[in-house]
Amino acid sequence: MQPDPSPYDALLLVSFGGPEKPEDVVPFLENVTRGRGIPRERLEEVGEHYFLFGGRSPINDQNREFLAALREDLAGNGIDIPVYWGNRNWDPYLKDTVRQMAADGVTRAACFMTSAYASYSGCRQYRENLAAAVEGVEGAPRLDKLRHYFNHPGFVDAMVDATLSALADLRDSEREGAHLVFVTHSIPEAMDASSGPQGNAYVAQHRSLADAIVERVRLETGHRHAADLVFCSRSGAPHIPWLEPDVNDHLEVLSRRGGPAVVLVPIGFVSDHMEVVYDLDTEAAATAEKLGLTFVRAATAGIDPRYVAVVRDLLLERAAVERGEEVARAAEGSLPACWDACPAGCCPNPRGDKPALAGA
Ligand SMILES: CC1=C(CCC(=O)O)c2cc3nc(cc4[nH]c(cc5[nH]c(cc1n2)c(C)c5CCC(=O)O)c(CCC(=O)O)c4C)C(CCC(=O)O)=C3C
Ligand SMILES: [Fe+2]
Repeated sequence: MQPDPSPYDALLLVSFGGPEKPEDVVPFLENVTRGRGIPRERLEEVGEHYFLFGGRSPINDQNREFLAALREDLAGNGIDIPVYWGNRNWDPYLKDTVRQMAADGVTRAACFMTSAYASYSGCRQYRENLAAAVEGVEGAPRLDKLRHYFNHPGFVDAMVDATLSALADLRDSEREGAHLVFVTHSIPEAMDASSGPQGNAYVAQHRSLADAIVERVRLETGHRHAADLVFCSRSGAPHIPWLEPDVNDHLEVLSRRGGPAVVLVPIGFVSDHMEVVYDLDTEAAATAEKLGLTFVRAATAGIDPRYVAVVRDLLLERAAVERGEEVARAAEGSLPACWDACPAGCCPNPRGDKPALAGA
């Protein structure tokens, strides 16, 4: 039997977007930070990270590769629906994509976000972007958001194997004592406190994945590695508390405690974003070098076929739900599979309510 994506007649990949040439960098940063009170010095500093890489973020090319892999996965599994792509902050903008979908006659699309966790920045802000994208577009399709997938077995499998490969790159003498340092994007403490239906979902979801990876690595290697959850890419005004410890500070602490080898596992990033190539591979790697710590960075999920297949699984799962069928929802670790539609107060906008799609 062919898998049935109905009532969906399209899939929409929703992402952050990034600059592709030096002239794009400043307008891109203006798009990202409009009305957000990011200090000028921070913006100049982040602009420099982009210029260091030729003014080109890796994120759009990664999304192009992901799209190609996704189309192949769907076609190879007998699912014949178009896949679109739209971004929050750069071309192709969501609004243009939604116009194209309307012109193509799409009526209802499932949206997959390249953000695996709950938080205002990673969830509701994208839902607001969807609302703004359909606003005033005649014949715009109905858009549903697929659930968070930090604990989907396909994503977990990809991150477990990335961790095992990184451990395998260490010298035998360093491997058993290696620390697994799980890292994600810092957000304001208040944003974590209000994330998810009960609050603190951002950190809880990362901890659940980190614990699941530690356990799966133990089953594979017979060794339970020490592990921590740390943060990178802090922004905002200095007096506002953001999640800590910062990855660089944490490396200092590990070095003072005896300097184990470190495997940095970037669970907060689904591909090698600028935060990964600059904040981790450049800055944190330099910190480790200065401290004399052996440092290996595990791969991101990228286009791991098991991660790509998560999209298909979530599409078919949600399609069945919308048709009123019973479904089994795959999830691994201490937290259950996430909700489909976010409840009203979930991940609120710190600057006040705005229209958002795909809520309950
Ligand atoms: C939770 C989270 C994710 C993960 C979820 C998701 O993937 O969406 C994420 C992803 C990303 N963040 C990115 C880039 C930036 N984020 C910034 C600023 C901020 N991020 C925040 C949070 C997050 N960000 C927050 C609370 C701010 C403060 C301003 C605000 O409240 O909005 C700034 C401004 C400069 C600065 O302040 O650092 C930039 C340039 C890129 C593109 C990278 C590339 O080009 O490869 C990606 C994928
Ligand atoms: Fe960000």
